[in-house]
Amino acid sequence: MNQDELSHALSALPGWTGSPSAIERTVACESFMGAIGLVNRVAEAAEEANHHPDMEIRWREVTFRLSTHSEGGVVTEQDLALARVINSLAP
Ligand SMILES: C[C@H](O)[C@H](O)[C@H]1CNC2=NC(N)=NC(=O)C2=N1
Repeated sequence: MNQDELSHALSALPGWTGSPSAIERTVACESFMGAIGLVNRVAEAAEEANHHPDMEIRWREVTFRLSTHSEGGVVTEQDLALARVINSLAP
């Protein structure tokens, strides 16, 4: 996916930024346990999709980073699809 295609996709993904190599979003949750709950919901969805984000937890904030490793670390439709799911699960 080139930059133009990515920019178009990101315009429909509130909160997400990135480049053709990876996209990311940081979600601020109400509490640390709220962040853990979000991570668990995303983990379930990732298992379901067999596509897994990097997840970094910093107190109440969780940063999700998506890239398709099997394609050499580029953003694919699988990443965009999971980003949409994460947006549906985020508070
Ligand atoms: C064998 C297994 O299906 C693959 O390794 C899946 C697992 N989850 C994955 N997640 C991500 N982000 N990229 C992949 O290429 C990927 N591949």
